[in-house]
Amino acid sequence: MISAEESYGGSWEPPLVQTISSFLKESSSPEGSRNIDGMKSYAGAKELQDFRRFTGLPLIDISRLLLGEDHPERRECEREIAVAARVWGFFQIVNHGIPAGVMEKMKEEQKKVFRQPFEVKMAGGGKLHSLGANNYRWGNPMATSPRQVSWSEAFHIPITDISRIEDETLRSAIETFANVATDLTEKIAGILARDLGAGGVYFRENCTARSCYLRMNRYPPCPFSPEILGLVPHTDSDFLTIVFQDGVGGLQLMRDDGSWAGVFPNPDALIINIGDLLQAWSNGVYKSVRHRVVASSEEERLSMAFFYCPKSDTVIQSCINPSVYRNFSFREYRLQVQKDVQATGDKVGLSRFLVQAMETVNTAATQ
Ligand SMILES: O=C(O)CCC(=O)C(=O)O
Ligand SMILES: [Fe+2]
Repeated sequence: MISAEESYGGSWEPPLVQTISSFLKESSSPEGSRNIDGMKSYAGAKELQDFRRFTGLPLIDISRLLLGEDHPERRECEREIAVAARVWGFFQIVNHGIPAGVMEKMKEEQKKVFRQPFEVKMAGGGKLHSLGANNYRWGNPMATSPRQVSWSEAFHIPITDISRIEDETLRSAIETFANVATDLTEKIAGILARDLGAGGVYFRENCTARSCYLRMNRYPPCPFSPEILGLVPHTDSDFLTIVFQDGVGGLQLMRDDGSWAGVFPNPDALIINIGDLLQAWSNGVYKSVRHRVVASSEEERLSMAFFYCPKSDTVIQSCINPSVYRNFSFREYRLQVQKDVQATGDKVGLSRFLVQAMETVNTAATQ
């Protein structure tokens, strides 16, 4: 863990303080008071102040998956995974088989990427320059209120592009990690598919390391925490996500009753969560759960998310009939999300693809 003095305020820092301050200044005008209102109701939320209250999220030892196919302990492990995906949409795994050295190397490289000067990161320069400027995000460029600002910066890395990265050490660290992460997610997707009576062939055919994405996240210490979030609530637009977090904590998921609960920061564990595509493919059996990050006011936090995605033209069709979602391609889903984010500031997501919603629109159109 790095102290606030060491990690905050260097030439690498995006101007988050200035962004929030300008919102606060605006709030003295009638126009701005509308913005700050959202923040007040937010600050009062009990579960935000209590963000270190952790859930009893399942912690699953997956070394049991190495046992013979019919071994009762292996069966039990597969059952635990399927139950967690149904009930929580989130779980943690230990003894996952990704060598500690691979994770360490990634952490080191991630730190170097973020410690580049802010101007270099903005211009798409430096270590990831071959990926272009669009892959770097800080705050939320579309925010119209402080509530929508994510107190973080991130690099979004399509694995298909990593061969272009010139920095040999960084490229090879990402390559190694992407390969082991793809194998792991493929294995979990197969278990979840079999639990629904389907095979894992669909995933093996449509998802490869090259169709996946990696996101490196950095959350600087936040003087406005917990009112300003590290990452605003969202679901992931993929089949499965692997999150690797350091020991700081702050990731929270939304429970059925609308309350937020924290995921215990266990650096030996990997977090697995279900994404929108798997919710659609499983006809809603597995849940893509909203999550967010509360930034620490004292410590920098680093995390990495690996998104298990199919090729763009893959059709997402439920393996259970009748399906509550219409068929759609991954490309179509992403375009719709982009459109909705631009128009409304929110991704809307799977509810756009509900058959029932379509029928309502069609009925209205013919009336
Ligand atoms: O930083 C985390 O723990 C979560 C990151 C996340 O949800 C994302 O990148 O989509
Ligand atoms: Fe996420």
